[in-house]
Amino acid sequence: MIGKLNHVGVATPSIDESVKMYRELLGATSVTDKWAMPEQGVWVCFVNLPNSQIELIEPYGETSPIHGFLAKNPKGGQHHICFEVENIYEARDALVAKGATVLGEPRIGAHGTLIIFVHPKDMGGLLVELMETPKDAHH
Ligand SMILES: CC[C@@H](C(=O)O)C(=O)SCCNC(=O)CCNC(=O)[C@H](O)C(C)(C)COP(=O)(O)OP(=O)(O)OC[C@H]1O[C@@H](n2cnc3c(N)ncnc32)[C@H](O)[C@@H]1OP(=O)(O)O
Ligand SMILES: [Co+2]
Repeated sequence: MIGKLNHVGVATPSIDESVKMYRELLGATSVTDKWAMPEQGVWVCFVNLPNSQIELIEPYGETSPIHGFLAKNPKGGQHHICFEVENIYEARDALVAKGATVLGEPRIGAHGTLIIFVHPKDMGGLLVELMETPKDAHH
């Protein structure tokens, strides 16, 4: 089931401040604009790396799923890791059959494909996102 590492999700109280940090401290040169994903409750922006992406997420709205994380980690930090899968429904059903807690229904993520989340209690304390590989992805 598990495929390529797609991105590492990093929660931040300010995407603008984080982008400044990645540019100034680490010399990041390829950074997308930020945009809102109201249905996911986050603002999002990508720092592009040669082999992956850092996904910066900032809360959007009162019910953002990352408010709790930022309350515990006010400066932000590593929030989730995302692996690609071929078929999100097959992945979801396989996980549920093994007793894992899948959070919510598959929904469209920042790459335009379906995503799900596996609760950190089932993944050794790590929140795992699975996303369907974009059809135009180069391998
Ligand atoms: C940009 C769009 C999209 C993409 O395309 O890539 C995204 O990535 S969106 C990213 C944001 N969305 C989500 O995270 C959705 C799924 N997450 C959730 O449903 C919730 O965040 C959660 C995982 C259920 C946690 O909810 P919360 O209310 O914050 O916490 P609880 O009080 O229920 O915590 C239970 C337990 O889990 C620990 N926890 C919380 N967040 C994390 C985390 N990111 N990584 C590891 N552990 C986490 C929390 O500390 C609690 O632990 P205990 O106190 O030991 O019980
Ligand atoms: Co993500």
